[in-house]
Amino acid sequence: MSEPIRVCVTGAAGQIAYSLLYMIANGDVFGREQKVILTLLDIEPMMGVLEGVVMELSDCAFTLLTQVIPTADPAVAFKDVSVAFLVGAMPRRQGMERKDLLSANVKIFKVQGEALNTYAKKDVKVLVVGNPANTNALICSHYAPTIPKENFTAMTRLDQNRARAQIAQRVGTDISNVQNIIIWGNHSATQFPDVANGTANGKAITDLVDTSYLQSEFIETVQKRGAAVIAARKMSSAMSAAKAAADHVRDWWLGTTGTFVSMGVLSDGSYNIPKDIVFSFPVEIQNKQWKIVQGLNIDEFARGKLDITTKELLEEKEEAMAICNAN
Ligand SMILES: NC(=O)c1ccc[n+]([C@@H]2O[C@H](COP(=O)([O-])OP(=O)(O)OC[C@H]3O[C@@H](n4cnc5c(N)ncnc54)[C@H](O)[C@@H]3O)[C@@H](O)[C@H]2O)c1
Ligand SMILES: O=C(O)C[C@H](O)C(=O)O
Repeated sequence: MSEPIRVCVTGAAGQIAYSLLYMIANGDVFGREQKVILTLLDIEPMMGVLEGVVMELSDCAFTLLTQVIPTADPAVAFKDVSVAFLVGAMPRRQGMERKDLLSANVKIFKVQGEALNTYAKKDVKVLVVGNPANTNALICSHYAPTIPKENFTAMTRLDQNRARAQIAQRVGTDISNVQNIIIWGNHSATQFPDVANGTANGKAITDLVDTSYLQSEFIETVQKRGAAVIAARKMSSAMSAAKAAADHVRDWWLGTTGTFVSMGVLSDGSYNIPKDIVFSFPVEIQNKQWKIVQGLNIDEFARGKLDITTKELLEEKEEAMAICNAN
């Protein structure tokens, strides 16, 4: 059993955190041999609710959970953390796009970037879940100049999981038999869920499923799944978002084995995506370092989709920087 690591979850009194904290404390993210100290950040008015979450964590009697520190102070929450799940942000309501949250949420990520820069370990791994996740991750990293840019990522794993589940149902196979579907771009309705390199039961998905479905209904279902959940639940996805956050950080911490996963990462210009936007790419991970999978074929259909989501991310970046510079 190794020394405990400090792990911060923001928005810890909210609905995603309620599922996510269980998975972290249960060993589903860092493995069954890794003890954790959880620092739980939320805003001052939520401290009473957070106290209830702390009671429940205690009552779960997790053997890997060494200590729980609830706080409304980022300096306490981020002190010496190895991993930060940045969940705390306003969720969208029915009829909104995620980018409509920019003005409300981006300032949170500016402040938290500055706090991570001052208090966290320099090799801290940051996952931004709060929407609009890609642009919030970009802003967070911008305000944390002493932490390497590659340590800031945005969550598109929920989109990958959704895409995988849709294809498994369509083909009539188990999820575990579906691999290498890629989410390109923004965690938004412009994202491109791409099956060109994907397999189901070891065969190309493009040979098993008709192109007209793959190029229209499939893409739209994944792009609009978050809105469909909101329409049905009257609240945004939480259990599936927590599972995706756990999957994302588990793979970052423990590595991938021969398959791709999708993560929003700072573009290095791969696939002609402009540098300096946080864009979801297929990555492989070893020794806690992700690498963008290179050399995949991008046909004309795919290039058109990549251009649309790139344009949206460039617009979001401009708006976010304007908001931050005005404050
Ligand atoms: N990337 C994804 O795939 C994905 C998936 C689902 C939800 N989300 C986003 O995650 C975010 C959280 O969703 P939720 O359902 O848990 O919302 P929620 O409203 O249930 O919880 C959010 C929590 O964050 C807290 N909070 C607000 N400002 C904070 C701050 N400055 N510091 C710390 N905590 C703060 C709130 O008090 C609240 O407890 C939303 O922005 C939502 O849109 C992203
Ligand atoms: O759709 C939302 O607003 C929440 C989340 O981003 C999702 O994809 O479910």
